[in-house]
Amino acid sequence: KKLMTWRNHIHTARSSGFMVRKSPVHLVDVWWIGLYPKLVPWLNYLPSAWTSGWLPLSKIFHLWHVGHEPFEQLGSDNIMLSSPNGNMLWSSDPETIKQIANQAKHFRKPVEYFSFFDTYGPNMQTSLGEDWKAQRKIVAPAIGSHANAAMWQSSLDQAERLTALMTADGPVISRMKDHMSEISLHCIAQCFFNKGLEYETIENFPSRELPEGRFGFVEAMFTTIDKLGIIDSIPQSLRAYIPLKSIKRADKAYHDLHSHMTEMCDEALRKDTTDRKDTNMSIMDTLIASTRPESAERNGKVMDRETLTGNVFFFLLSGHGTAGNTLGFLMFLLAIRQDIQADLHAHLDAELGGKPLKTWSVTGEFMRLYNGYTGAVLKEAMRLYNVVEFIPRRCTVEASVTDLNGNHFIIPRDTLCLLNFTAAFRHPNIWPAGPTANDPATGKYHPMLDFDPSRWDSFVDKITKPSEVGLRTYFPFGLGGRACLGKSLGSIMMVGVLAYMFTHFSIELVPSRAVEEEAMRTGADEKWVKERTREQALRMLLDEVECNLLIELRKELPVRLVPRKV
Ligand code: HEM
Repeated sequence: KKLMTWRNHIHTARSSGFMVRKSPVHLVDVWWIGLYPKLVPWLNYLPSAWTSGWLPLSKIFHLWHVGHEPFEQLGSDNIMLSSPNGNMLWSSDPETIKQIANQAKHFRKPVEYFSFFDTYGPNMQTSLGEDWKAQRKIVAPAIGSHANAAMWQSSLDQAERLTALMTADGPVISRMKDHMSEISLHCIAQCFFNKGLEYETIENFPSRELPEGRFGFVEAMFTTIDKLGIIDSIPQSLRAYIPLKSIKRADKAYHDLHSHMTEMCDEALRKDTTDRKDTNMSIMDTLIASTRPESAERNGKVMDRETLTGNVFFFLLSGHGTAGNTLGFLMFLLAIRQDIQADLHAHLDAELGGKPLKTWSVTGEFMRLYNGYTGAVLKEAMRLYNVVEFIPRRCTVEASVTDLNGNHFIIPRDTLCLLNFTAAFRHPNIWPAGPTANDPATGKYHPMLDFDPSRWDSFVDKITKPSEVGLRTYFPFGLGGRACLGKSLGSIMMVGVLAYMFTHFSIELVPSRAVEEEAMRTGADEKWVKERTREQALRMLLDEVECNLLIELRKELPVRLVPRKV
């Protein structure tokens, strides 16, 4: 029966006009997601003709590593994988991606795959139709342009605070990535709740024992995210009875995060926001206002308490995860690429040199930085290390699309469309690799060596002309009706942190103990130590990039923050 169904799927896939490859697995086959890391070494023994059509795109936690390669190898930017459990269209063609994301009527977000985000209540990420529209109508104005100034201020305040704490015991920072996730969480909390949090990663983090009292807010959030799989798959009523440390930890983090968020919401609820001017309201004040009966007149709906908590959780999670991971990559990219860091310093000095921090404004300094070299550094990092590998859409009725070359296709109903950002942003015809993009040691393309913010120079005067292919094919914040709501806030936050940190500090790689010991043993000089350290960092920015919903560099890569003469 399965084979018959598969045959039908193949037949349907072939009617689309896309290149079709048979795949024994479907991307959402749970057994496959769980087992493929163990199965792949065995599958690699099979003749490549049996696996090359489907395997590279079926390893969903390794898509960043292969980038555009699978499409190049198959000779098409759109590939239909036909499996016994349904058809999947993988697209790295920016035009196809855009048309799919923009036709909301024909392609819906398969929110059922994101049910783990519902853990604290329904939210925008997991809602559809009228429900989603009503939430977006309430939330979008709350994080509108009036929140930009608050986010700008938060990012500068937080960068000042964090760098002071980070360098208090000396210049070497061993967990830069964690610090970047935490600073992003603090910025969002300050901007949303008007509330300053305590920095926790500075202390002994993550703690090994379960605390007597509550987890701190940050540890509760990080642990909940880390254990979201356990929280989602084991019912709350059972978790308390399973005597496993990791489950107890997950359960405690879940409850503690809930109590932290409830406290913050309650605090905001207690405040009377009715007589305050809109401009003075925090994002949370506006959201809380939507839970009052009067909101029905304005928004057509009153948001219930569970949906409010669900959205608060999703905002905190999605906002700090994406921006934190991006900032983490940026710190390491700049530590390795001293040439680009020097250009960034020069740009920041020219824009901000001598201006007191409290005069930097979102409409002045932020805009100039974003449209200049600092923005180019950010955009280039988000092109090569785009934290969201792909977004899915389900085709609800047969729909037609035209690719970048003008070819027409029909997407059959029920096809799962997988819009591969990672491949589209490294499409060699649109984003040609620079002359030094290949790793001399392996001869292979290395995204870090291709990191070249100056490629954005050619777009600088065309920012308002979105017809440029380069700009039309770059959408790290998603596109269409469900595009990212935090695009401005996230960009402001990241530029603010970069601006503060790199006007005040330089960042350098720190040799590992192993390298230093080898140098001592062999009598190698400082130049050798530097080169060896750079090589190791280069390896890590390829081999150690992990995907856990978003891509990130989890392994420690120690760096040093050296104060600059401001
Ligand atoms: C580097 C930063 C960020 C990146 C790369 C990013 C990326 C994305 C992408 C690609 C989507 C679309 C998902 C889809 O279509 O299925 C999305 C949606 C969303 N993002 Fe972001 N995001 C970032 C920062 C933020 C921040 C800071 C916030 C909030 C403070 C945020 C809130 C949201 C929300 C609420 C949605 C869902 C919108 C909806 O479904 O209507 N994001 N983001």
